[in-house]
Amino acid sequence: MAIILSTALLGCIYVHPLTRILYLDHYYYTYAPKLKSISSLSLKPPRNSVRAASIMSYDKELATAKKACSLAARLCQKVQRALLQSDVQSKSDKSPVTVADYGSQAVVSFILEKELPSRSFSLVAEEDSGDLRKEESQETLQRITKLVNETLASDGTENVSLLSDEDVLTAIDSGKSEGGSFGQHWVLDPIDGTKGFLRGDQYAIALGLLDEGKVVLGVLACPNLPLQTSAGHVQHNVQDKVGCLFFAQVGTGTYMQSLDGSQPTKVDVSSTENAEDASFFESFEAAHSLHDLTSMIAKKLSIKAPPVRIDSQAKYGALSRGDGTIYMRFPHRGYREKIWDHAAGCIVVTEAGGVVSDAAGNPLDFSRGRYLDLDTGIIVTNQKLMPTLLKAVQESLKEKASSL
Ligand SMILES: Nc1ncnc2c1ncn2[C@@H]1O[C@H](COP(=O)(O)OS(=O)(=O)O)[C@@H](OP(=O)(O)O)[C@H]1O
Ligand SMILES: [Mg+2]
Repeated sequence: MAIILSTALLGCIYVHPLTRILYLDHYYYTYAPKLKSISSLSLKPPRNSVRAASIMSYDKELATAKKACSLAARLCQKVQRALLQSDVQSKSDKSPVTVADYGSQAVVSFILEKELPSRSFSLVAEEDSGDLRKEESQETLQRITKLVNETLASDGTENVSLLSDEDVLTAIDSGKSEGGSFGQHWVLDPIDGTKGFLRGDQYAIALGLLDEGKVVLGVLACPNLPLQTSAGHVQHNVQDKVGCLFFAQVGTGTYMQSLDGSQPTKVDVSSTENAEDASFFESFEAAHSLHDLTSMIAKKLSIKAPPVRIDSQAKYGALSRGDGTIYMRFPHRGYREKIWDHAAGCIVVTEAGGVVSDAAGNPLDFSRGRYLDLDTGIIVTNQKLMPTLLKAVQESLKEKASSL
């Protein structure tokens, strides 16, 4: 018995996180019944592998994800600064976002693969190198490679030889995975909120990790989001400073620090229980979410505050620290949500005590591949307010359908 117990516990402590989930399930269901008589141990079996995942540690993966997103944010900031300083004519040019998008994906992909060696590295990401491999893109590719090398060198801890154009293309193409319900998959949006990026507004670098179809960690780098929160989570004087890094690991809460590396602070969603006292976030772009429908729902809930419209998953970050209470997103008919637009944001909010669901009240399912395939829209709020919000959403959707 002693051998069984010590072998099982050692297995829990030392093996790879994914193996640990399987091992824990195997351990609890195989050995725990035999240990019942040892009352002092009081080991309770997890109900399912999600519970098992909640006692896993993804510390190394999280530290690497934070580093990758911070460096990618540095690359994006550099490009955005140059864009904003350029003349009006070049501001209508979309190439800066192209360069930053590919550059960000190459940096994150390269760091994850280099620092977390695994036989089955899998990355589901927004970009692929198809267009960049064309003859007319050679100059753009060289700009991207230069930026990627400068960014990796700026970290100081990186002891890497310069990447070639081909290395950069290969790193970008690592993001072609289809994801799914088995094994681990990184999920990346290298620049979420491309329109916000071009306007000089909000955007995010969003990175999540799926393990057996569940999001187990998430990092959101929001280079233009003010550090000062309306809920007062940051005590020291941050006044006009911008640049937030949110991060969450399953079962351990959500934290925020400045992108330049301040001490992390634990954050929590708003505790507002009365809908009329709530404020709500929605997409900046009317083409991305039905503003007339959210206005109808807000009216039904007697929400007095006007909508707060910001781009990208920065909305999830802002909600996780209580800047607002509700986030609603209703894309136009036919739009298919991608997993990289929600994976990191979803865990950042849920670990801060919030709930994310589709318009039918179902949790988002990240296990089906690159798309979410959900019902109608996405709603987010705290646990107390969710039933009221869901009721108002469903009534409004019915009224809207019957008026067509
Ligand atoms: N037609 C349509 N409908 C709904 N959503 C769409 C649509 N087109 C794009 N997208 C996705 O929206 C992502 C931008 O996030 P948001 O919609 O939250 O922000 S905002 O509209 O920029 O304010 C945006 O992310 P990025 O492409 O990474 O910028 C898209 O994935
Ligand atoms: Mg996106």
